Amino acid sequence: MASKRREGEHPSVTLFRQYLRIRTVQPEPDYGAAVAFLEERACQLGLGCQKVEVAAGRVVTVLTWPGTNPRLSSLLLNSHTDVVPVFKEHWSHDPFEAFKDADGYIYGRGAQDMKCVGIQYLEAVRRLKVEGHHFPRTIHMTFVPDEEIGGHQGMELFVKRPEFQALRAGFALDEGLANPTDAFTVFYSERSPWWVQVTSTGKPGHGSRFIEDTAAEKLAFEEQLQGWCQAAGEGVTFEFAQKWTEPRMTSTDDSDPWWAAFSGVCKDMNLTLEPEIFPAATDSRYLRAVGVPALGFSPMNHTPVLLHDHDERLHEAMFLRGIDIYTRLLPALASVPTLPSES
Ligand code: MET
Ligand SMILES: [Zn+2]
Ligand SMILES: [Zn+2]
Repeated sequence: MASKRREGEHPSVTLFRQYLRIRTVQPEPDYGAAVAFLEERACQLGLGCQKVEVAAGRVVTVLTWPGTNPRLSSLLLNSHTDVVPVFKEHWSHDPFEAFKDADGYIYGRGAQDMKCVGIQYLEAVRRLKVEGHHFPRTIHMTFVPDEEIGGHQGMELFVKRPEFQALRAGFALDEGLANPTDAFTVFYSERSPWWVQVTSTGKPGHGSRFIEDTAAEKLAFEEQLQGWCQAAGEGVTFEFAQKWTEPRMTSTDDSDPWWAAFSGVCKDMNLTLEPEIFPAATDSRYLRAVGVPALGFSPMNHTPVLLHDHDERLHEAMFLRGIDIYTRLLPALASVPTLPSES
């Protein structure tokens, strides 16, 4: 992956680094700057641009490339614009400078989670448009706020809006994780987050994480918490900061047309896929809960998992390879033939 380019930087990498410099960092993300950046991209690419303010200062930006057959459901490419906080003293470079070292590694908060993916979608669409392609299905790119704090003022509200219904999403791609091996991980479901805040008056309390996925186990766990709090005595309570109870699975069966399109491209490109359940939670859960099958996929192999970590970084060659992958995935997904439910 040595990439000391004499000929200068690839414009897609330059755009990625610009996006990394926008400080959409929790708890006070500069969403205004991100939305302005995306509006400019829509303008440059000749895409429709819709802004849906789902809560005060919380805008979902939707960039749209219309398909040739409006009767078909659309392909939704989702990414969140916010990033998690940093401990600057633990970084080798300023996390919002998008520093690129001599080997081609780009350092920045959001380099893996998930500003890379947002730009990869845009650049794949740009390439396909420039080449003069048209596909039957509409492609919508949604850029959502607040995923990192649970999506309550982001995707959770957006999926309930008429503007979301109007997108008529038939299938979605969202974030996944890097994979240090030769394989690419694809996520077809998630763990259900239950964040519990235990408050104990009189003694210091402590929160615990128990993340199991079966309804029976979750019920047993809630009873256990109640039991512990009661046993601890007067004035000990707990409340859920997150409590997800609607686990859904996206089909990874070869008979499913979306999976067949997705996995078929990976096969053609000789990419090994490892289907897994996401170890944390993403906005995919909201999409799946309203009936939109979603796969979590961030095209990074041979890359250590550095989301939320110090020195989060991505090699520019891997970033560019991701654009190649989406440039193959989008035509296949946006050309999935009419489904029985659509005829
Ligand atoms: C339950 S909200 C999840 C926020 C974030 N994606 C995380 O997994 O930490
Ligand atoms: Zn993320
Ligand atoms: Zn994250």
